[in-house]
Amino acid sequence: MFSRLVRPTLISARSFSTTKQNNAKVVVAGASGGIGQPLSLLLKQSPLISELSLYDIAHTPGVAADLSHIETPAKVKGFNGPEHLKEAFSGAEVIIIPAGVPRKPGMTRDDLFNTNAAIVRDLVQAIAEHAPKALIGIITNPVNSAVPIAAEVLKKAGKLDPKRLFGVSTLDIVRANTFIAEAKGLNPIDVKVPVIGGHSGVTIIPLISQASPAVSFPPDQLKALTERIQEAGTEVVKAKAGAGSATLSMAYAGARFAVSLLRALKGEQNIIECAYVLSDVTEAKYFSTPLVLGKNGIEKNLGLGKLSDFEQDLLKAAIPELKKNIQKGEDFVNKK
Ligand SMILES: NC(=O)C1=CN([C@@H]2O[C@H](COP(=O)(O)OP(=O)(O)OC[C@H]3O[C@@H](n4cnc5c(N)ncnc54)[C@H](O)[C@@H]3O)[C@@H](O)[C@H]2O)C=CC1
Ligand SMILES: O=C([O-])CC(=O)C(=O)O
Repeated sequence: MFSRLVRPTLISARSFSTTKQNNAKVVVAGASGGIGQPLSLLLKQSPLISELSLYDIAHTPGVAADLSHIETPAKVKGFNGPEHLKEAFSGAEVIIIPAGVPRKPGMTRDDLFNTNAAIVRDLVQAIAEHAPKALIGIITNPVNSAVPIAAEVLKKAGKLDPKRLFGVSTLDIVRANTFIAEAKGLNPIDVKVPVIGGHSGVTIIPLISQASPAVSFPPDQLKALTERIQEAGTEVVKAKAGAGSATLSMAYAGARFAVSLLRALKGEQNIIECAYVLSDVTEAKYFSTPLVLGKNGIEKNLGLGKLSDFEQDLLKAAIPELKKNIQKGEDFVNKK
């Protein structure tokens, strides 16, 4: 089952026992941004976190001071600038990275590569040095290339553990659940739609044939829903009209993913999330599928499951684009 954020973080923060559960250090890298701030707010509510380390190159003292007044156990510390990376990252169990520039209307996620590739490279280099055992969740776009960049940096440092590196594609699942629930008049909390592949356009592959509860649509509606899920990021970029991309829904999705990692770390069973990881499930070296999470990150890759003919065609369209994005990320680190 896909885990939901609501119970562990939003409701129970003050009623949970604080003696055993709250012992994880979690870092948000890019904590002052449009995603970073609400993500940190949601994480501050989790009883699974004892220390919330907020790293950014700007405004972290203010964000940390503000969040530190919230009446939950997580101790908030703010770190501003690369000279504080060691202290910010050391001892972290989970590091979530939403650092980097967002899209404006007319841009693709790949257009962010030139700015964001170096940001991801440098942050992951610091993780390799100061927190090599951390579970890493990369939100920064283009995710399809950013995760290969991270893997190559970790590999060069001799610290790559493929079970601990994740591209956060949770927002695609959150959207699919919402849109399918709307279309069928269901409570979105009860809907679970796996979304596989990557995180941009045609590489986003919703598996509506595997939705729970089972749903079916006439072909034209299925196509329209699939395309809406694939283009949902652009829908938000257009609506924000130059003021950035999804931040609040991404913060929700990022917190859901981070809390799932933490629950699995604490030994909870059957925690399943889709994420973009090193994978041998398809021809693409990185691919998102449902993963069973455990104490060491990925415990088991659940693979593709049975795809409909329509979904097989989506997969065929995704692979060449994914391969190109992956190569671009690897080349950035290796061909200087
Ligand atoms: N994976 C996904 O589903 C999604 C990914 N994104 C991506 O998340 C990223 C962040 O988006 P927003 O929060 O809206 O952007 P933003 O511009 O509001 O915030 C980015 C933050 O990163 C910080 N930053 C820049 N360089 C840094 C560095 N070297 N170290 C630490 N922090 C650094 C900035 O100071 C800023 O506070 C973008 O690349 C965006 O495309 C956005 C939505 C969904
Ligand atoms: O569309 C964007 O640029 C941000 C993003 O990844 C999303 O909202 O899915």
